[in-house]
Amino acid sequence: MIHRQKSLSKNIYNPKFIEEFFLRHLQTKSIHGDYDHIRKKNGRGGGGEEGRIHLLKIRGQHLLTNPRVLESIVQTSRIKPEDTVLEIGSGTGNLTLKLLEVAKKVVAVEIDKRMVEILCKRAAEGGLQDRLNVICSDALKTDFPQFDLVVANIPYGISSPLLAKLVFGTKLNPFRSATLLLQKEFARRLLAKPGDSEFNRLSVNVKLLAEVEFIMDVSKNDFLPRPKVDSSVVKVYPKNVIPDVNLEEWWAFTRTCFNKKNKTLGATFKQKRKLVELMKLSKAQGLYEDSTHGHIHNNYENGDEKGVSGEGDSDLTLASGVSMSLFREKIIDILESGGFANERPSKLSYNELVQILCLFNQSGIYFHDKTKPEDASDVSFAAYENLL
Ligand SMILES: C[S@@+](CC[C@H](N)C(=O)[O-])C[C@H]1O[C@@H](n2cnc3c(N)ncnc32)[C@H](O)[C@@H]1O
Repeated sequence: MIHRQKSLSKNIYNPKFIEEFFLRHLQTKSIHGDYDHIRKKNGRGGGGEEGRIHLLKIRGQHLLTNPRVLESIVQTSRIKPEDTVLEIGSGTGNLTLKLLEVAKKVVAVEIDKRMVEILCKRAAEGGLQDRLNVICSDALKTDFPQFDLVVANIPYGISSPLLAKLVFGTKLNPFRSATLLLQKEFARRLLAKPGDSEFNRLSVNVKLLAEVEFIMDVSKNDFLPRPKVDSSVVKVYPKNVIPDVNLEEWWAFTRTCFNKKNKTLGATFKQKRKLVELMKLSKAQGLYEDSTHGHIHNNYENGDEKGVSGEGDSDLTLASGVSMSLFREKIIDILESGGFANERPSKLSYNELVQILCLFNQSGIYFHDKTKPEDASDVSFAAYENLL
């Protein structure tokens, strides 16, 4: 148990006090031992003593202790007095207590019950517990209650699925903005523009549904224990109007395009494996008709596969050479009709990619099994892992 600090709530924003508090009460230890330097530096090693907790690297437990950074994050979030704020990974509550000063309510989701215990004590000491709803659970597996905005120093290990859950979940739970402290590299990818080296599938998938604004970089020294990576704060704004695309279809399409983001689309779509996959999918859904025969081929024969790149080793015998050549021509025609055959995904905006997807779909070529209905509430969070 953490010893109750009489003056804790009054001093929580005093950096010296915070440092002293943690050094006195927290034994920092990770399963990989990476936090040991802090104990050594401060001559406080003794493991297993009562009154100390172990900070776990595997849980991303780097506590933000610089009050100026905490203050900036709260200010930048533009919280209104009537707002309910969702905080993911509340830890010992350094940010939570700040949020409670300005928000009507804070919903704090934290996986570690020892952290929850400390947070609840600190909130109670400040008389703030009535406006705090703590959910001790894995944020990726929890249905969030309604909230107006998100403010969080999240565990970096779950950045991708968590962002996907927030951004793609806006249909279910619309929110104004998410102010997030992220690993700097991850933040750069979110902010990247077409042509930037960091621009990738994550960038384009997020840009489809949200705007991302850079707020500030945060030094490693502002955390306890000091992480190995740099951090940045970004603000994510879900768009009010989003392109009219089926999200499942979009995810499958961007997965294909960004698998080799610097390859031309013409080259990507010449790959045998890709052609067979798309052909099967389109035929299975009755969406693609072979124009030479006026009907859908189900009897695949072996045959010549002129002009088809030999990459991939899928069950190519399924597709007849003739049929596949025609399918390939059709795909290249579609790309050329929009002037995209020689374009590389890494240089295309999300608008251009939406345009290409529409051209494919209008011609009956689909990337996802369209017979399965889209239902945001049905998307399992395991699926979010693969979205960004
Ligand atoms: C970077 S720390 C931030 C702590 C605190 N917000 C701060 O700024 O000092 C991340 C916190 O997220 C928690 N966490 C890790 N994985 C989580 C998950 N899947 N769901 C909810 N919380 C998680 C950790 O236990 C840790 O307390």
